[in-house]
Amino acid sequence: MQGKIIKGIAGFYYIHTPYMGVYECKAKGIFRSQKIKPLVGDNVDIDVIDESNKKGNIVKILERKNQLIRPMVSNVDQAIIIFAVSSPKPNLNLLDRFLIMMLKEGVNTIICFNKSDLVSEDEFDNLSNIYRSCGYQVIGTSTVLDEGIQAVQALLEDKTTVLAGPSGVGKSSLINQITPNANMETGAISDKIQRGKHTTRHSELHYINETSYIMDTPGFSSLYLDGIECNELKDYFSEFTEYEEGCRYKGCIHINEPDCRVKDALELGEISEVRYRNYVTIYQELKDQRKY
Ligand SMILES: Nc1nc2c(ncn2[C@@H]2O[C@H](COP(=O)(O)OP(=O)(O)OP(=O)(O)O)[C@@H](O)[C@H]2O)c(=O)[nH]1
Ligand SMILES: [Zn+2]
Repeated sequence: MQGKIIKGIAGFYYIHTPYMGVYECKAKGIFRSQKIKPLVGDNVDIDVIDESNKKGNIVKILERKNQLIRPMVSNVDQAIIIFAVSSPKPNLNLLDRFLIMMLKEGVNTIICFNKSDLVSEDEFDNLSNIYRSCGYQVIGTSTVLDEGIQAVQALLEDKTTVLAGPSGVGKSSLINQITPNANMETGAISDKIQRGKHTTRHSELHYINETSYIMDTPGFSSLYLDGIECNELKDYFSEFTEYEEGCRYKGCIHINEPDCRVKDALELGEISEVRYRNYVTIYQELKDQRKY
């Protein structure tokens, strides 16, 4: 039988199998035969040993499509990053860092701006257009007005999705609305309780129907980027691409070079100022990191 690892605790793995429920499995011999440790998100073949008690063995880990480190999970189809349009004011530097990190991992990110009820339509569009114009899908939601919830639900269908965002943006409220029937009793709520203590956090996937899974992640307030060379950072800002061919210098960093088409585009308002500023800040940071 085939299923997906949704949780692993103390040598036991919990495998969700569409329409057959969850099996508690051991992974004896897997490391020896495949030289890898099972990971939440892995699709696996299991042998059912005891159907009435829902126990089995993992016999094979199927090939991984990808593997994230934060959070620890494999086979992620997409990430949804949630920010509030206001209260708290969106930290676009943090948003850009998240987008860069996911681009590096090859995971498509959709931006969800929640609390849309707190700003005018114009304000919402101004914010969204910064990201829409660089090719990102942006959805607006309001858990208060019950808006955009179905759009998010539609995105989750048949996928494994990581949900992330800073604290206070309404991520828990949103999860409760998009997944009223999910197996979330150990999810967002107990995460909240655990956050105060120094408990080990186990990443866990929640199945919201037979073929759709979400992973909630703890609210974060900073994101340290590593493994990216400062000179490569520009490649993570896709809106630069169409201009950089025209820059005088090949490999132009678009900061201090003369005859830089990216800076021209910035002057003309064709490239977002906020994004560009975040680019420069993060560039400096990556450059300084290199010195140590
Ligand atoms: N105006 C408005 N307030 C919202 C909305 N969604 C959530 N809130 C409020 O925002 C606050 C934070 O909501 P939570 O759902 O706890 O946010 P969270 O992102 O899970 O926060 P953490 O638990 O700190 O990670 C609460 O007071 C909610 O009532 C919304 O769409 N509009
Ligand atoms: Zn340039």
